[in-house]
Amino acid sequence: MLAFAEGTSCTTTDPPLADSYRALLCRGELEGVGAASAHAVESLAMLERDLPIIDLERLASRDSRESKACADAMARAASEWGFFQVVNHGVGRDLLEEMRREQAKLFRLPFRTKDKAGLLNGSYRWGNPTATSLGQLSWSESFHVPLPSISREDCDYGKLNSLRGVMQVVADAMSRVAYTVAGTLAENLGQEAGGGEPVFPAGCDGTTCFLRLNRYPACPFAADSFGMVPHTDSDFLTILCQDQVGGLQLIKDSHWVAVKPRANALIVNVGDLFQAWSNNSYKSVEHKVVANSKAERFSVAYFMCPLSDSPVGTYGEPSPYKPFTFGEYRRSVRDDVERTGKKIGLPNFLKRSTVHGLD
Ligand SMILES: O=C(O)CCC(=O)C(=O)O
Ligand SMILES: [Fe+2]
Repeated sequence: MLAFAEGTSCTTTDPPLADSYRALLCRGELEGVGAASAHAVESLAMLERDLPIIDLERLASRDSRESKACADAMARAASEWGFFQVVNHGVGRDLLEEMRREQAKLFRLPFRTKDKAGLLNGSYRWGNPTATSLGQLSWSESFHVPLPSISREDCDYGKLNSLRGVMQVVADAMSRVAYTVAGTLAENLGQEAGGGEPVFPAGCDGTTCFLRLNRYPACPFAADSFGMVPHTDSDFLTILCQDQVGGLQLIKDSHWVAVKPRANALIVNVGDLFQAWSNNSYKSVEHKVVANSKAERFSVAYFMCPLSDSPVGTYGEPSPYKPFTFGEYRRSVRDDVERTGKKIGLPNFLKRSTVHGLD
């Protein structure tokens, strides 16, 4: 009997992932492949790696050599990895633990309440109910909340009275980290903020960013199922707080590597827009979450995004990219995904297109 037939029961709080993916998982099992079969062989032998560590306290050092060395290390990590972790970032440990407890309470609500009751501005998403192959399966649920919604009176938190306040403080604190890091990386390319308005990140303010609360339920099926499918982030910069369960992996030198969770560190990754703005100096790197068969996992992600009609621009010409706005970028991603099931992203906007058929 197929292992899939056993142990498929899920609680009323879990999204119906097993039901939704049943046909795909059964087919995969018969064919002897897991959801992420292309990556499976590699993941067996995969070691966890520590991402480069950047101590943000060094940035504020009075010794200018110290702060310059820190900024240089950050820029090197953004170029060579597209990912790094920051410590002494100013987001309190107690606050993040409180966020984790609030998140657990939120996701423990009945699935129907999360899905249908319009909680947190109706921002609930789960899995990928339209998946047509195992490679599109995401074993996770999330609330993807625009920052201004958090404090709006009409944003419904149900009976979770303390969630709003905690989310607001987390968003503010992560925002400070994002602006510090983005500003440092921008300056490192020779872009001085000068005395007037900060020139970077253009079009990003408190109203344009997002906070996403993720939960990855334990997945009793193939060990190499995706919690989140491989992707790059379509923003400027992402700040991520993960717990100690692990599962985040990224491409480094053409291989998947697993990120070793580190208590007290936040993870930073470069998004597509920053790669474009930096003329490819900084890399928006493909990453994914591998599902865990026994433990559930939580993470919180802060996405630094600009206004929809804001030109993404470049720190200096010549840029390899045609001018485009964030809105145009998002539309192209959505259209490609609808049409082909896959995001193309930045290659669509190259001045000399490398996308087949567009030359
Ligand atoms: O949960 C994680 O570790 C990664 C989440 C992520 O990549 C995303 O939300 O874009
Ligand atoms: Fe991501």
